[in-house]
Amino acid sequence: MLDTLAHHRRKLALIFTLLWGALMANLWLGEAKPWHDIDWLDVVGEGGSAIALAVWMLLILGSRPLGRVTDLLTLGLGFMFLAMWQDAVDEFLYLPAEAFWNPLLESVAMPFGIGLLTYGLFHWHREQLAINRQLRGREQVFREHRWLDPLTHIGRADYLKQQIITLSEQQPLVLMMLDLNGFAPFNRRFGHRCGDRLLREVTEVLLLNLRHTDLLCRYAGDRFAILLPFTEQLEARRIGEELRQAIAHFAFKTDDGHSHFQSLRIGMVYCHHERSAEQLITAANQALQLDQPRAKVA
Ligand SMILES: Nc1nc2c(ncn2[C@@H]2O[C@H](COP(=O)(O)OP(=O)(O)OP(=O)(O)O)[C@@H](O)[C@H]2O)c(=O)[nH]1
Repeated sequence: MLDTLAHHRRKLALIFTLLWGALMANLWLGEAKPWHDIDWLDVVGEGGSAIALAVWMLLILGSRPLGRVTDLLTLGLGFMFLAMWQDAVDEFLYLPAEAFWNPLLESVAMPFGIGLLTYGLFHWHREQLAINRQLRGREQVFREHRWLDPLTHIGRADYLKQQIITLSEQQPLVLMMLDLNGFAPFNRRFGHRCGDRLLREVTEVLLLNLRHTDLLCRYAGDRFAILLPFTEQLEARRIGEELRQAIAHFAFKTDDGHSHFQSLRIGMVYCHHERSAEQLITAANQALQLDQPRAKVA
């Protein structure tokens, strides 16, 4: 989180400079209120809201990439925070008429911040729609983060097992296993980090070539599994062949800038009710071993 916050230091610097400036000016010109004149309910309400706004701002900065939406959300929350903070501070001080920033921060910064935040949320909504479209193949996984493979951000093997049962009504249901050829030597030659990048990029290529209803999971290492609901044998073979071609034509760029081409082995099984998820996965893995070089349907 600290790394991510470092990327936003300019926005944070602006907000904290304004905050610091207002605080110093308050202390310089203001006169401390006697203890009994302080409205503690206001202090708790306004101070608590200011702290909550600052925490929201840091959470957004710590979790979002650089860009216009992040800028709008942060600055919106930042100005709202400043207004709320000033509200809380002036509970402790009598401020003279010359303290022009007091009404300015209280009455202008809040609506200005709300305006920026609203505009930012509108663009966030549009950005989210675009991301949803892009990630349709992973949609179900995104509702179940604990099943997510941290490297490729698709479902893991345990999620696959669960989904075989969940989707079992969507007959005919096909389970397809895919394995990259020569991944161990690739790792040895180009390094594990480059291997990780290859796995991530292969995931993207596979997702781009699947239908919205298909579910891609990372079964293990360089092995992927796909659940294809409402899919007949011919259709499954066609999709398998398209995936094989897509991976064969994907020019992965190694760290030294050279193109490296991959190939896949594919195995498929029909998910019949009478077989358990484990049995189906075993059968798909066996079909995969038989793939020399075309996909087999068991
Ligand atoms: N970079 C990287 N490598 C991984 C990861 N998980 C497993 N591996 C490696 O993947 C390799 C899988 O080995 P194999 O199953 O023999 O793969 P292969 O060389 O393609 O052999 P075949 O599958 O028989 O074609 C091993 O070297 C593992 O160390 C990972 O998350 N990242």
